[in-house]
Amino acid sequence: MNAKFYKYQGAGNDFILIDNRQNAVKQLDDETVARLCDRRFGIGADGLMLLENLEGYDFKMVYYNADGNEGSMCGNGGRCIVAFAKYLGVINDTTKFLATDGVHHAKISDAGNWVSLQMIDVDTIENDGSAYVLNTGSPHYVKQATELKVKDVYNEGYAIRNNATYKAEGINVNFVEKEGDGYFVRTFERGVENETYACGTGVTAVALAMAKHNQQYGTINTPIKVLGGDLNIRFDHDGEKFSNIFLEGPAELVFTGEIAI
Ligand SMILES: N[C@H](CCC[C@H](N)C(=O)O)C(=O)O
Repeated sequence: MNAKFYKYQGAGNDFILIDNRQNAVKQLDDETVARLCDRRFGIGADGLMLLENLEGYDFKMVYYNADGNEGSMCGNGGRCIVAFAKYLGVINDTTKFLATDGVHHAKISDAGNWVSLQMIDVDTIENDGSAYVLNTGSPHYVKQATELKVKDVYNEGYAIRNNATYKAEGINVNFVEKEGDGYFVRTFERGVENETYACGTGVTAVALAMAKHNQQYGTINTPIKVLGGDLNIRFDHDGEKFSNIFLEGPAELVFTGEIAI
């Protein structure tokens, strides 16, 4: 069949979106998703999402990583699908939708290109040596770094993602360095198996881990620079639990087209 697709990007994390409210796409196998996401043989993207109808919610987000595996939560993907839902007229400026990690609320600007997405609460941050490990909808490893601009993120990220601890399930590897009043972050993403330009659940994990590291409590606002732009994370930290976590940033429609799937 032929399907109309919409290509979105949020801070350079890019996605193929398909309106599946009529259930025209029944089952997507790994190979099809991987072919569509391939940057030479397909459209090119870090992931693919279906927007589907679901009773009690504005829509359901179904997310696949670029390698075709149905992934865990994707923060930038979540922001992009909210922009897509507004574009389709499914929502106005606020929404409640379901993703694999649970219910998400979001707000979108009138122009439809700035999205504030509530992320799941987090109450556990573990240590792996000097690194932090936590789940913000997807599993993340957060490690402080120096000279991050010139770091070999691919090889160092690959080695951590494929070590004995993480190889089976995989993990997203984030390197963070202090910059201005926030941080600079680079991420090696599981499922893309490469560095991406931004990772929403990743910068969220970094913001929480750094608040724990620096023993910051109360309402915290953390600006984070990534290769593809700027994101912002707001949350409350009471010393044990992180709640009211919002990931904020741009989400834009890049182009549309039709492709055989
Ligand atoms: N790019 C994503 C993360 C996708 C999750 C995926 N890489 C995995 O954990 O399998 C984000 O913005 O949060």
